Amino acid sequence: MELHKHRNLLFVLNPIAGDIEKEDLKEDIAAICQEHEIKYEIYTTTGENDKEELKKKLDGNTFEGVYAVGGDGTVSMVGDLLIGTGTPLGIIPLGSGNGLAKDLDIPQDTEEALELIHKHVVRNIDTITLNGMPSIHLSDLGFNALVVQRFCEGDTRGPGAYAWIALQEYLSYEPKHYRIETDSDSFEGKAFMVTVANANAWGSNASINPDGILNDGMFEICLIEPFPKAASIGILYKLYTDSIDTSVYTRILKCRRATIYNLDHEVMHIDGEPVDTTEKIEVEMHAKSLKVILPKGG
Ligand SMILES: Nc1ncnc2c1ncn2[C@@H]1O[C@H](COP(=O)(O)OP(=O)(O)OP(=O)(O)O)[C@@H](O)[C@H]1O
Repeated sequence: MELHKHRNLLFVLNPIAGDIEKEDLKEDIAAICQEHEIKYEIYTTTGENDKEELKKKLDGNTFEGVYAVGGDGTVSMVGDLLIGTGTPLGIIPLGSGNGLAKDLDIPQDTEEALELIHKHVVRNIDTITLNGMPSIHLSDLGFNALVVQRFCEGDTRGPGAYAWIALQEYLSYEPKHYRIETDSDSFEGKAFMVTVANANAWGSNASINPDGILNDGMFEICLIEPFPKAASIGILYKLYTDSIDTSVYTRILKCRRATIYNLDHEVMHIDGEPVDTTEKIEVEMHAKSLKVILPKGG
């Protein structure tokens, strides 16, 4: 744990996240930084080439912290750029899900989250890679990945749209065939979905990996095996009560390294962003590779 004051910060602000006006927020950031004598810059995302532009900005500066001010997409983009750099990631959550922020116990209230700027601790968390692509939170193959893909293709945002797509897809979804080899276990068979989990819960608060710890040097592959339609309410209940690991339809493989053979070429997403389907996915742990800014006492 590190306790020190940051003197030079970058805020990466997504103007469309959470569908709220951001001018007041910019003023709040300015006021807090002035009060605490912190130099700062705000980069407003455009939705085009932001990652490349930010990479250039980070290469040419010495920011002591970078805050993602937006939803999960913004957090994931900024977080990926900071892995292995020693520069900590801060989050001011403004999206509809805010999955990683919730798993890190970052306040969901904007005013409280803004206090992190001058009152925080810095801790290291693990990250993982899937075929070299970074993941800080949760990545899936199978049912949820299909829902994420449909959601990203559509033009309606928010949790209601997501739930509606999930219901439609659920009615016709067929489990897919996977082979998984980890450093200590293996699995072969059909699964409704396969989650590669560094953290615990999606932004919807459904917890797929209740016992996952973000800095234990391990990740979990959480499988939901095929289940009869009559069991679906029970599975949903367990997902929303932090007890999915007690379901007879789940299996959790805890590991440091794994190879997933995606034999039916099922779709996949990494931290909410759909990625190209591949048949072989190498998953690797990168222990304590990302610094994060957290509330004191968190
Ligand atoms: N100025 C902009 N105009 C249009 N789209 C943008 C702009 N800036 C960023 N984006 C897009 O916003 C998306 C990321 O949004 P983000 O996840 O941060 O917020 P959200 O969708 O409201 O939150 P959540 O994912 O929690 O629902 C990316 O697809 C990115 O390309």
